[in-house]
Order: sequence, then structure tokens, then C-alpha cells
Amino acid sequence: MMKKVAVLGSTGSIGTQTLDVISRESDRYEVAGLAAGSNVELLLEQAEAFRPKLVSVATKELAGRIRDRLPSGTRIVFGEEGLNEVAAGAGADFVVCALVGSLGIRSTLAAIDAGAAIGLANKETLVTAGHLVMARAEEKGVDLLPVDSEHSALFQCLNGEPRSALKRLILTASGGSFRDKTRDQLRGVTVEDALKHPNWSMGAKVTIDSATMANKGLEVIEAHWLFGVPYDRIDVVIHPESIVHSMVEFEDTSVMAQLGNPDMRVPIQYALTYPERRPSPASPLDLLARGALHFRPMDLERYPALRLAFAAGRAGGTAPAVFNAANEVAVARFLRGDIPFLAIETMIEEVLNLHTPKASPDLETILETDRWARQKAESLRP
Ligand SMILES: NC(=O)C1=CN([C@@H]2O[C@H](COP(=O)(O)OP(=O)(O)OC[C@H]3O[C@@H](n4cnc5c(N)ncnc54)[C@H](OP(=O)(O)O)[C@@H]3O)[C@@H](O)[C@H]2O)C=CC1
Ligand SMILES: CC(=O)[C@@H](O)[C@H](O)COP(=O)(O)O
Ligand SMILES: [Mn+2]
Repeated sequence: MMKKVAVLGSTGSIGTQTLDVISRESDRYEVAGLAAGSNVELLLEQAEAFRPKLVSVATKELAGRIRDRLPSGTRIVFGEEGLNEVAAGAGADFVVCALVGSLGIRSTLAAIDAGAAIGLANKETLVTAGHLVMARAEEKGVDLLPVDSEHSALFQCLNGEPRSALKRLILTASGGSFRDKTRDQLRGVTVEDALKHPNWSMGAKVTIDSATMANKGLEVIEAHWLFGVPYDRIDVVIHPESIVHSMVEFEDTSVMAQLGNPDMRVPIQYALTYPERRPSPASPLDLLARGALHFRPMDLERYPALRLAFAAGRAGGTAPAVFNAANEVAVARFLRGDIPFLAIETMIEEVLNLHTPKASPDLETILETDRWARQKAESLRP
């Protein structure tokens, strides 16, 4: 049976790779809906190629600009309502959540409420509202399949294993674009240099997050929610080659790992076809040609953003939402040349210090906290 897929964030790095996976097996998929932000020219190309019933863009003005150029049979909506409509009203039975940032929360919840299975790339949603997303998915009986490479690896390593035998999760971190620099050498690094990830070609925000190690912080919190594992049983190691995508240690000392060349089409496809495995366009891993793989201990002094993420995760309640929102704003400010690289982590810390976490927040409290933290982070001087 054809799987009806909606892609939220179709014009981004994960979105375009999802459509690449889909286009290679077009007899298995129908694209029901696509949601983009402002890259309307690419969205028009995607609409022409996949003929979805519904597309969405960020604003009414953008929708008006391209309405007449869409294929007949494709309706256009816009804004947050538009995102929710693509998530829940396009008739999709699988929704790939590939928006960047906490902007993805409502549409992910809308897709779950509509009973669609979720392929989740948008980690900020789980970081900000993990307890709500997990509870809603359980209540509706929908599958939440990780797309993030580390979480796809953990999911595969845990498959069929008794949770009672799980000792710890070990996330691997490449170290990002500045992995061989000391903290002193980070003063004055440029946006251009920060955007040069050694192993992955990704959107700008997650690439900067990799360089600060905030990405691994977000992923620790994401793993906590996805797999129900407490923070003291989640470790991070530096693995510069990004071949081992993460590991699970069991009570009997066995360690399971998932390996592969760094290519996001593998975890994207696995989420789409789970539990089936299909041939992939990724290049096969040749360990003999690859040579030695390296592992180094994580240094929380070198990477304070990861220390702050662990602290926010352990504090719980609204604290992870503050970590995430402050980071989103600080990264955007760094990318527009407003603050230096090292100010990203000091801003996260300053905003967290101004916040008293509220336990078990509902959605409105989370969104209010997210707005508060954004305002604080925008107003701070580096
Ligand atoms: N890229 C990767 O390899 C990986 C990414 N992830 C995670 O996946 C998520 C997506 O990352 P990535 O694909 O790199 O990000 P990109 O920046 O490449 O893409 C983001 C997508 O969100 C859309 N978007 C942005 N703002 C809006 C808006 N206001 N309304 C509607 N759509 C909007 C963009 O649209 P437009 O461009 O049209 O404005 C684009 O389609 C992130 O959470 C990231 O951490 C996880 C693992 C790997
Ligand atoms: C591909 C992927 O999943 C990214 O989130 C990746 O994890 C970035 O790599 P590092 O954060 O390890 O540099
Ligand atoms: Mn990842």
C-alpha cells in the first residue's frame, strides 16, 4: 500500500533528503503535503515533481506570490495554521517533522492528534515539550520514529532488547567544526569557519550547534524522552569520524553499536520503512578502507553548552525549553554577526540563571517560557 507522506520543512536539509529517498521508490509513496518557510522557488519545484494536495509557506504574502504558479490540484495555506493543516489535514499517514527550532511543536502535536506516524528530525520539539509529545503519542497509539542519526542508532540497538537489561546510552559526538581548537583559539572564529562541519552537510543552525556541542546537549535531552532513560545513564563520547552513530551498553557488558557512512538518507529511510530495511543510495561502509576509528572522553570544561544542557535536563520542567530558546536566539545572533561564537554559551547560561523552572508545564506554559527566554536572549549584551 502507498504510504501518504507529509514533509514539514521540505526545503531544508532533512526535507530535501527525505524527498530524495521518496523519489527513488515512488511506487511506495505518495506526497500528500509539503510545508516550507520562505524558499518558495524550491517549493514550486517540489510541488511540480510530487503534486501534493496541500502546500504551506511562512506568510500570506509568500502564498499570494506563488499561488498562480502551483500545479492545478495543489492548494496553498500559510503561517502556523498552514503548518498545522499540512501536518493534520493533508491525509498523511506519515509526517516527517523536519522544521528547525521549537516552531515545530504545535504541528508535531497536530500530526500526532491526526493519528499519523511521526518521523522526528526536529529535536527542539522533544527538548522543549518532551513529556507532552511522548504522552500524546502514547495516548494516540502512534509510532514516533527517530530520524536524528544518534537516536536512529540507539533505536536500532535497542530493538528487541529488554529495557530492564539496558545499562547506559552512549551518544557519539564528532566535535564539530572546531574540534581541534582550544577554548582560547575560539575567540574571534568566523561564521564561515563555524559552518564547516567535518562530516555532515546540514542546515546552518544544527551545524553551529555541533560546533558548540549544544547539539549533543539537545540530543541527550531528546534521548531521555525518546527512550525513557535517566540523565545519569546517558554518556557522550567524542568520535571524530562519525561512523559509529551511537551505542547501547547492557547489563552483561555487551555494547551494541550502529555504524555507517555519514548519510542522513539512511536514518530517514529507516524511519519511513520501519520495520523493513530497503536498499539505500548511501555508499556502503568499507571498514578496511576507512581505517582506525577513534574515541575520546567528553570534556565539559571545553564544551560548557553540553554541561548546561545536562543541568537543564536534570532540572526538568521548563528548564530545557529555556536552554533551547536561548540557544536558538544566540545562534541566530551569531549567524547574523551580532555576537561572537563564545557568547552563545554565555548567553544560554545567563538566561538559564534568570529562570526558575516550573514543574510539569502544560503547552501554554511552555510556549510562554519559550517567548520569555527568546526576549531575554535578544536583549542581552555580549
Ligand atoms: N540536517 C541534518 O543533517 C540533521 C538535522 N537534524 C535536525 O532536523 C531539523 C531540521 O534541520 P535542517 O534540515 O538541517 O534545517 P534547515 O535549516 O536546512 O531546514 C529547516 C526547514 O524549516 C523551514 N522553516 C524555517 N522557518 C520556517 C517557518 N517560519 N515556517 C515554515 N517553515 C520554516 C525551512 O524552510 P525555508 O528554507 O523554505 O525557509 C526549511 O524547510 C533540526 O531540528 C535539526 O537539528 C537532525 C539530524 C541531522
Ligand atoms: C547528522 C546528525 O544527526 C547531526 O545531529 C549530527 O549529530 C551532528 O554531528 P555532531 O553533533 O556529532 O557534530
Ligand atoms: Mn544528530
